[in-house]
Amino acid sequence: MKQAAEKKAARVRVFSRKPILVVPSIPSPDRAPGFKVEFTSGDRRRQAATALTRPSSIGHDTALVLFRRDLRLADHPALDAACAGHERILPLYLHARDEEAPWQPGGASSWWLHHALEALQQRLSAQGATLHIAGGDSLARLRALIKASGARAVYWTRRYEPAAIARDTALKAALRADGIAVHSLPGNLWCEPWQLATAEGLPYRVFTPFWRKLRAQLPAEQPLPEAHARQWLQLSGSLPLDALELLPRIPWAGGLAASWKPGEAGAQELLEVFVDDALADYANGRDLPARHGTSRLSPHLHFGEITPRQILHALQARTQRMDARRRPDLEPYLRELGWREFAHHLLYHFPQTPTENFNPRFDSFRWADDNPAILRRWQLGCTGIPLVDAGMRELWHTGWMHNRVRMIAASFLTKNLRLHWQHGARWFWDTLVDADLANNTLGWQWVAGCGADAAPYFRVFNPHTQAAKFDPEAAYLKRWLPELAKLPTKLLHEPWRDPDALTNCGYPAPIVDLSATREAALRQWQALPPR
Ligand SMILES: Cc1cc2nc3c(=O)[nH]c(=O)nc-3n(C[C@H](O)[C@H](O)[C@H](O)COP(=O)(O)OP(=O)(O)OC[C@H]3O[C@@H](n4cnc5c(N)ncnc54)[C@H](O)[C@@H]3O)c2cc1C
Repeated sequence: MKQAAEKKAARVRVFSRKPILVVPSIPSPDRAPGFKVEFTSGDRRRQAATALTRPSSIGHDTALVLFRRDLRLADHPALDAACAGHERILPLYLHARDEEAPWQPGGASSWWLHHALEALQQRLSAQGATLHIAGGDSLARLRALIKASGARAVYWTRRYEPAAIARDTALKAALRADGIAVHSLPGNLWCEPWQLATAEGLPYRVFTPFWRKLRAQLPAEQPLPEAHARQWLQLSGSLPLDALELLPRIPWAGGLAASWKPGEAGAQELLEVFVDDALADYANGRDLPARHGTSRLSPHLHFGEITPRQILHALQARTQRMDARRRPDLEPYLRELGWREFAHHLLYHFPQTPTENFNPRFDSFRWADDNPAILRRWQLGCTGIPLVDAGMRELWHTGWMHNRVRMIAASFLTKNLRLHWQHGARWFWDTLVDADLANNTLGWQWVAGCGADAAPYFRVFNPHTQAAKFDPEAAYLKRWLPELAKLPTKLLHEPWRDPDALTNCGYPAPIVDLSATREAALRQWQALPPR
């Protein structure tokens, strides 16, 4: 009888989502004071074993997993390796804004980060775990947490931004000197930036040969399933998420909240919608800003809520089940993900490029003098050029802008207004939910003509021709410029042709003459020293 009762009690504990083992006082040799340690079983299948863990062994097989731009539980090699190699895992987020300088997350990214951490916390609590949140100097916090938990190992997913590499290198050296095993793993790219090189062993500077090489070796392994720890460790002293003050004090983020669902589940939902609706016509649809013709996965990819390997396998699995004659061509979409890989390859090998021209020939280019009033009109979507303004207002409202419109708005700033591309890159950095140092740098330098494999400088987008071609019904313009919505469609592409109508609807006249500024920009470009 007694045995049966004990078995039943064990089963109840095993399947409970509540902490099954609470250890207020740990006999770990060097436990820091001020922390309380708790355990919850993560993987139901393995819980029977964990229930037998003796407190005296706590700490010796514990690992910390640091979440950064990998805010997911599935296809997470670092978390997976930690769970496979250790009995207990402390899932951890360290907030250290200063360590990201000079590219601390902007307003829109911070909004996203708050909700992504919230979503991650929800995913962890479904396994009975709690994300430990701490702030301040990363090394000091890690050392304190290592001491409190008795952990002997730290895991993280690699990052590729110069400030993150410098910080991680220092962390690794200091922790290893303390006798801690540090494991940094890949997980957010198809291919590590140093794994591809030209025949001469140099980094690529041109996309097409880079893509050809990468395309031939896309990951064949299946994405990893959701990771489960044998035990999740919980320490007291975690900050509440709100203490990170990621949300805006002035409530400007309503449009973002209406447009996005940060987190792993939101990413999977978008992927499904894309595969069902837009993938088949992606080659054409991706250029039409009025349509949802692209995946809109960029913020989810940036925060690591989905991996390019998960996307690749989801697309392949879905299309392989289809009749071969109806199977959509995956190439155009994979190629865009290839641009993301190329951007990371470039940022890793040329870390100065977020602030310096990739092509030094442009160092003597004569940009216009800084003009805050003109810049402000561009930022707020009041230039009098409808497609540019529609894009800038979409960005302001939703934290995202369609790729074609990004190119046109960037071309207008750098060529027609001839303002330095850094002004644009900084504004995008603050306002995009997908602000990403690699992709943003590549995008701005590409449009400005000074980047690797960039658009030739003389390619100046004409916003009116582009609007007539890619938004022929002016549906996109009407959506974001409601004051123009009543104008006939043809006039909407070039509203200054009817000055009276313009005045009546309260939309500004163009701040510059497009063809005169284009000519002026080309003259400056021709004055550059030869290559
Ligand atoms: C001036 C400028 C600035 C940009 N800044 C950013 C940025 O900060 N963050 C960002 O993620 N993208 C940036 N891009 C690239 C591109 O505009 C976005 O990645 C794309 O619009 C995101 O929408 P999507 O997810 O629907 O793309 P999809 O068409 O569905 O493409 C799938 C994924 O491929 C990647 N991708 C697509 N196009 C590009 C590209 N040109 N360069 C690099 N990766 C690409 C993105 O990760 C994207 O999510 C910028 C482009 C320009 C011209």
